[in-house]
Amino acid sequence: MAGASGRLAWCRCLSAVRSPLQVVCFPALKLHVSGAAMRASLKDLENAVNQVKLLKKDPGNEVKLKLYALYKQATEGPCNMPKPGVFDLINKAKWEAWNALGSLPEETARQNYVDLVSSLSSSSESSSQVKPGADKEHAGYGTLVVTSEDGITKIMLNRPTRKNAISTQMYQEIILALKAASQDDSAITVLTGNGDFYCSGNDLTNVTDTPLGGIEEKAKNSTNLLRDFVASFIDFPKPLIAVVNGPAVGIAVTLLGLFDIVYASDRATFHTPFSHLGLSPEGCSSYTFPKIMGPTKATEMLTFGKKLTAREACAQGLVTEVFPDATFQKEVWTRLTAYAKLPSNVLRISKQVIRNREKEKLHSVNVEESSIIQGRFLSEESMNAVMNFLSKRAKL
Ligand SMILES: CCCCCC/C=C/C(=O)SCCNC(=O)CCNC(=O)[C@H](O)C(C)(C)COP(=O)(O)OP(=O)(O)OC[C@H]1O[C@@H](n2cnc3c(N)ncnc32)[C@H](O)[C@@H]1OP(=O)(O)O
Repeated sequence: MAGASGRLAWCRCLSAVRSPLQVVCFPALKLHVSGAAMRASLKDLENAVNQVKLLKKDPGNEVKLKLYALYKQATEGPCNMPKPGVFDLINKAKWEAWNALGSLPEETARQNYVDLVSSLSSSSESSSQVKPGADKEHAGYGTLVVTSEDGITKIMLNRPTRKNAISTQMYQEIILALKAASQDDSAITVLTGNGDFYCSGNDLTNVTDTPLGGIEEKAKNSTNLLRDFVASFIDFPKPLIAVVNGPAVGIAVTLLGLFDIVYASDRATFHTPFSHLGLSPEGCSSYTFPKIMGPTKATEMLTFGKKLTAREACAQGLVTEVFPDATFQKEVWTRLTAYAKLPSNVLRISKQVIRNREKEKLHSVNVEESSIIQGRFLSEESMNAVMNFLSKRAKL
């Protein structure tokens, strides 16, 4: 375990790894630019900063660095900070982006920032336009596409360029989407992924969004979010079906124990690299997995991170049925459309007869697992693993 000074050093290090997108969203603008000749006004800059927060699509690291640099130049002038050390990868990249603007005038930087945000906003709007005929798409989600049709509410994870990693926003939106689906008139609800992955689990960059209270507060907030997120699966009252279109990692795998049916493409794989990340099992898997596959197989997966193919997962009872990838979508949706025509009240009642007996136990397991993982978030093992992932990913 890290000592107090080691812990402090890590806190400082992790707080520094905010995404440039967050960095450009300073709530208080410290502007000291004036003059009548400027084209973009201070108000334009402030509006653009707010617009960045509403972007539907992550613009990527390169653009975020550019935004960061232009913002700093527009509000503070040329780079005035000492160059960060060689191992301080994120701050070094930010410094380099700002420094590269040289003596670009503040008004020009401000105009460039506004223009860049405007081009990002229009491309994100055109890519998120509702397709003709998709009138049953539920609006208001930034990380999901939620549709209801033929008695099926489909919740599709929609961050394909991140392999559908679950960001903080996505956790919150899934909770909301499940709540809405539990009350709509669909007979069944499906969770699936957009793109080649089902889901790569917890977004490992979530940790960079450190609140003022520091890493301890972050761990507490994450634990509460995790507990509420898992609870919304335990409590879901209708048949819940996972359509696993590709590889699944971490929490996307553990949650499968709470689904009523799991259909998988033969391209899907299943693994939970918890020990590699210094983390402990969640999603009630410490209870559901031993029940589903027996304690020794569960240990191979949850403790040692053994990756299963779809057929192995099916043989162990985690997956209901495997389909060839080429016909996966067609076969699964044909089957589900037929199931959804069954009387919806009885589907709900049958689910509850099968599952309700276990509900109280599952909630207590969820609370216990969440409290254990809260300690793991703060462990040196876990922080090292996340930093390792972030520094490789930053490619800086
Ligand atoms: C509220 C808190 C709850 C916490 C719960 C506890 C934890 C639960 C877990 O889910 S633990 C599991 C976490 N997930 C991982 O460890 C997976 C990490 N990712 C990978 O190993 C790989 O990216 C991959 C195997 C999923 C895919 O590999 P590959 O096909 O080679 O693609 P890329 O690696 O190039 O990925 C493309 C792009 O996506 C980014 N990305 C993928 N997964 C994640 C992720 N989980 N978090 C953040 N970002 C992710 C990846 O970095 C690439 O980004 P880049 O293009 O480099 O910017």
